Amino acid sequence: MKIFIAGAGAMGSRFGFMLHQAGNEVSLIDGWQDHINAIIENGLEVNYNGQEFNIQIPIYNQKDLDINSKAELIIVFTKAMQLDEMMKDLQPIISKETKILCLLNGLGHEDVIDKYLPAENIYLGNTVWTAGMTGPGKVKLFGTGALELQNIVPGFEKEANEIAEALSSAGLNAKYSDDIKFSVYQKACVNGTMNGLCTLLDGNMNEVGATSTSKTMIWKIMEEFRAVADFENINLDLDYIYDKILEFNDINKLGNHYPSMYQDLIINHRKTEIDYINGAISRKGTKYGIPTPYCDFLTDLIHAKEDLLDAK
Ligand SMILES: NC(=O)C1=CN([C@@H]2O[C@H](COP(=O)(O)OP(=O)(O)OC[C@H]3O[C@@H](n4cnc5c(N)ncnc54)[C@H](OP(=O)(O)O)[C@@H]3O)[C@@H](O)[C@H]2O)C=CC1
Ligand SMILES: CC(C)(CO)C(=O)C(=O)O
Repeated sequence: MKIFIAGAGAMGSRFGFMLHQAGNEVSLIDGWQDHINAIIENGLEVNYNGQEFNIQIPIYNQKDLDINSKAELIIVFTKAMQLDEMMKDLQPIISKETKILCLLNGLGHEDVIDKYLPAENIYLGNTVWTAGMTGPGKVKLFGTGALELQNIVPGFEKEANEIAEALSSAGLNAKYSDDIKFSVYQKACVNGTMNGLCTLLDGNMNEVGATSTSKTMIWKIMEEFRAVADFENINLDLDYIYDKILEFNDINKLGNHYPSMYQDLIINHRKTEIDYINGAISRKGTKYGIPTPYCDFLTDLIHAKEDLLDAK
């Protein structure tokens, strides 16, 4: 399959690497020039579960998409605040047949993509794979993962299943979901607890999960997600989500992982996706008349930390 990965940071590089190794025709698209130069000059350097790989893979600057072909599938993996700009830049490679799979963390991305191509071409997903960058052109991938995806317009189940099969044959464990909006909310709820807390408390998932007050904080945040989701007829099962968080925090699972928000802000001094996670719950809460004090405070604290670190 001819696949473009739009947003070839940590996660985009993981998917690009695994799909390339499985024999797909994969190209990367990004806007970070040092990263693009490093991949053109040295290839994509991948530490995959401790083993070193170096692959030659085409990479294009999103501002210079002078490519004489259209994409069959574009997997978008930008940060949430970069999605709109990326969608604008992708226009030269989008045709009527192009399918877009969005795997970003956070809520409401389909509304952004919908401005640029018909809803029947859009597939929404979410993933528990992880990845980290160790420098321009260098990515570290460890652990296992999975993803779920679904067409957002009924009638495109066959196409959604085909995308899931292509991803699974690259070892990405993709499954068709009957209710992706529920899954996206559920994942946002996991991110809404661990990402902000690990970033502010400067710990990995296992360390923060082991603090004496983590359980109380996690439950307060989850309850706000549940109240807002209820209003949209999405019924989150907090016991299930809490069990998932405990499982992720296990040292043998994702316990050593520093969430993507930590990587952005603390390591790279980059702005975070807080406005699309806890911030989205605060905005929806205000709209629906539901108090969300924990999400409000967490969002404000992260923005304050962004200011202190002069995040860009
Ligand atoms: N990392 C993880 O483990 C997980 C991430 N996710 C989600 O996947 C999506 C993509 O995340 P992720 O792959 O982590 O994002 P990254 O930050 O690694 O990459 C996203 C984009 O940010 C820019 N960028 C990244 N690092 C730098 C840098 N040091 N200097 C300049 N620009 C940089 C690049 O685009 P540009 O130059 O155009 O700005 C890049 O395409 C997000 O929604 C995230 O929440 C989901 C599950 C796990
Ligand atoms: C690993 C996990 C689930 C932590 O919330 C994640 O999605 C992230 O790092 O953003």
